[in-house]
Amino acid sequence: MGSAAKDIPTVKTVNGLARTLSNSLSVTTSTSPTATYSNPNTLHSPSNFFGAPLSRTTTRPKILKPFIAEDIKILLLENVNQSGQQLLRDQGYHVEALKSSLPEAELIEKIKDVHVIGIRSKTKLSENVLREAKHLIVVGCFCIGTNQVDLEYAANHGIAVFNSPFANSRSVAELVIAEVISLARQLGDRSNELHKGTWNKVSAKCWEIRGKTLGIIGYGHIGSQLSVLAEAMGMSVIYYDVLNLMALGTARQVPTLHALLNQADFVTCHVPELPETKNMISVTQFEQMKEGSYLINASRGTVVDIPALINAMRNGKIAGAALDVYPSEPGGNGDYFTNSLNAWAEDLRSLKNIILTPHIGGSTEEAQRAIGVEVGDALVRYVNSGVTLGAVNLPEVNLRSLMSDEQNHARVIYIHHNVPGVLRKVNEILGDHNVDKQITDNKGDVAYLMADVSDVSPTEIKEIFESLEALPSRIMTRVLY
Ligand SMILES: NC(=O)c1ccc[n+]([C@@H]2O[C@H](COP(=O)([O-])OP(=O)(O)OC[C@H]3O[C@@H](n4cnc5c(N)ncnc54)[C@H](O)[C@@H]3O)[C@@H](O)[C@H]2O)c1
Ligand SMILES: O=C(O)CC[C@@H](O)C(=O)O
Repeated sequence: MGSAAKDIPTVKTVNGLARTLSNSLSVTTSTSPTATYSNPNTLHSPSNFFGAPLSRTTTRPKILKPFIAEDIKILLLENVNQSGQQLLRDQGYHVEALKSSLPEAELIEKIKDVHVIGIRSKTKLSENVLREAKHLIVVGCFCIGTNQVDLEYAANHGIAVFNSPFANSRSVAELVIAEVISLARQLGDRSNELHKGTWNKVSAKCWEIRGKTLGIIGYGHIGSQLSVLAEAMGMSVIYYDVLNLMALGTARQVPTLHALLNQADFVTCHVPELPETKNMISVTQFEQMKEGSYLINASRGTVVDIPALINAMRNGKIAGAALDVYPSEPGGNGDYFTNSLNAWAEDLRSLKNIILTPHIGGSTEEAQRAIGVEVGDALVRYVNSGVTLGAVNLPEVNLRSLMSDEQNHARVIYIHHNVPGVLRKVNEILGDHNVDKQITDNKGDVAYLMADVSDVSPTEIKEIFESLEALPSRIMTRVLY
């Protein structure tokens, strides 16, 4: 909280955000802390945030902020890129950014206070953690994967979750191409030997990749991008996916995983972490792979049964492997990757022709910068105007912006259980007002309603908020004005 906040009272807004109001601006309508309202035109007009008053005739999108920006507390973990940090700081939010993830107990302590949390792949936002996040309205996953968040619990508690669905796909695809060549030429081993002073010029079992078959499991953003790159390098591409997907170039979809495994020289996994993909490559699948073939996994650590991989490499069935992801990963840089984390870590490290990387598939300047901007923007849009476009666990809902000349308008957001009769009740509450526009959509059991109401006074805003809050279907109510 900024220093100015020290001398002025803190009250609760209609959105449950702790907020400071200067005595001169607040208009107290009752002694209840939840009943302190002020003229939104005076307090929240853009001129209050940016100094220069806007002309009444300007019709720019109105900035909806029923809170003082610095009262929005944001915790960013795992070294979120500066692009994202800056975007959020530029809004005036209070941003704390840490370089690594936090152990669960520390995370629980920190998450209690924040309205927004930004994470990458390491931070587990389980029900246990989210239960303590009493003020949290939104999670930003500054990555592709969202398996680290209990999406259902979040949705059922009105917490939106955003990610960046493809900003690092190219980076992963390029890493995999590098690994295909490195494994085919045993580059890791030759490099390690020479680092230790040993000259070992070998051509046995070293291959060109031209003419070899790449088998891609999961032909989504990364798999399909990789397909194009691999063909450009002279490889034949086959892929297996649960969906029937259009082949790029001359790639060919095969009907079963088995068909892919027994034709591919290189097998690479690009599926999400799901119950169905857990240990998708295990003892049986290694048996189905070609003699002397290679395995790459840059998806999620649970997809490959690592003890089975160790056996398959020891008995020579698999000639090499590259792993970027593991069932348990260290919390931050400098931490150790040992048996205390994964019981087989030392066995894995002792294998020949295995490339082990610390989950860097998406770790390029380009990808991280783009992710920072994309997820940062989504968070600002959600906090300031309730737009859920791109949310992975709530219906995607958008309304065109309120304009700056619509000063007495408010945006009502009502996240609720998707049960019969809710809209009738909501419209009874909104019915006495002029609802300019309204939209509602649901995703499973959770529905998201947005309505823009015109000519409402601060007292009426309060009444609308309290009436919606009292409905049994309520998950979360926000009123932006
Ligand atoms: N190593 C890294 O740094 C890194 C970076 C980005 C993404 N990832 C991981 O890679 C995964 C894939 O990323 P993406 O962007 O290509 O995802 P995507 O959603 O675009 O594609 C995944 C594909 O897998 C398919 N699929 C799902 N279940 C399947 C199954 N059981 N069998 C076969 N196919 C199945 C889907 O139909 C889809 O086409 C992500 O979920 C993420 O976990 C890792
Ligand atoms: O940057 C990360 O931690 C995760 C990268 C990748 O696994 C993703 O899901 O995008």
